[in-house]
Amino acid sequence: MIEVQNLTKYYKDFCAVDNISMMIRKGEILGLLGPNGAGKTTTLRMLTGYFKPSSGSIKINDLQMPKDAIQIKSLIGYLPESAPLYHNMLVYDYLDYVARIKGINDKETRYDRFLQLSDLCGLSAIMDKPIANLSKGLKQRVGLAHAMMTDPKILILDEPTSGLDPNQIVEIRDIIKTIGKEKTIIFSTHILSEAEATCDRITIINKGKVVADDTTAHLKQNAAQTSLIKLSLKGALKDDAISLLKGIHSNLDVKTVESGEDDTLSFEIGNSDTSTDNNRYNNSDAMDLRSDIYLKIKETDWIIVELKKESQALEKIFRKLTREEA
Ligand SMILES: Nc1ncnc2c1ncn2[C@@H]1O[C@H](COP(=O)(O)OP(=O)(O)OP(=O)(O)O)[C@@H](O)[C@H]1O
Repeated sequence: MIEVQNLTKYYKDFCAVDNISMMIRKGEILGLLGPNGAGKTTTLRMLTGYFKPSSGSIKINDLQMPKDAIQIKSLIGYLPESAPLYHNMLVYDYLDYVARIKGINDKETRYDRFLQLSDLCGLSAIMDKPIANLSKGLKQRVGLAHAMMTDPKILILDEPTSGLDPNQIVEIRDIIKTIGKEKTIIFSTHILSEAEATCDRITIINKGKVVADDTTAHLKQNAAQTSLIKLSLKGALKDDAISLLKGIHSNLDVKTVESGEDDTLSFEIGNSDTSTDNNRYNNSDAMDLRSDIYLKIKETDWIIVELKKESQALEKIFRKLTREEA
């Protein structure tokens, strides 16, 4: 179990990670999802002990950073965003070198480990190839084998699929899923579908803060339940319509999406609740206000052309939680 509490990191006076708390259970695959610059790498580097937090605590099982940093580091395999490989070496020689510096001195033990890793990461056909000649996807697999060399209990992967083509992404994803059957994995990504396809749990961060944290299944379920009401009207003035709609409920967020030439106004009506708790999207179901809207509009001489409720996809929720002004 990994427990992170109120983790904060300042670079001089810039707060890159702001009071993050999260819990990762044994055997879970956690996706740390966020746009560029959200603070993912900084968070992962604090978890690996590479960066010292400005404040907050990291506990892994009964061990505490920084007191037990050496023991914690021995539990973790880390794949940084750009895997630091020696490009002039053959894959086998490189892995042999990594194994030696990790203290696997016995030749037979090293050989057995290479066989396991080669199998797991799909390296058998490239063991005798120079790393420089490998595609980015294959280099990433060698990086994964490096991170897995000592069979760590926890694997931390920083954007492992970044820059890969769709086939390579699927291959790395499959390897991560296989490894995830036995290990706890935390990996960062800025691609929602990536986290959705691989992770048991997703923590979304934006500007250094956690903006959502839940199981992937719950996030999807909540997104499906979160709805917008689409309304199109004829014969109304825009400002009058907005003020009437906002009068229905104090939390309503009314956006004009179209103002057609044929006198039709279209609106998207959601919930403007901007509370900053981790699951604020949970509150944003635009309730089913269709009858209230209908009854209010009935008091006017406007014509309802369309009034329907639409579920939002997880993608929309992610964009909402991580857009610039969020
Ligand atoms: N060494 C540093 N000194 C100063 N600022 C930094 C440093 N490293 C990162 N930052 C800033 O901290 C913020 C978070 O960066 P970080 O690399 O952790 O984000 P990220 O989510 O991993 O982004 P990316 O996906 O682009 O790698 C960014 O605004 C970045 O510019």
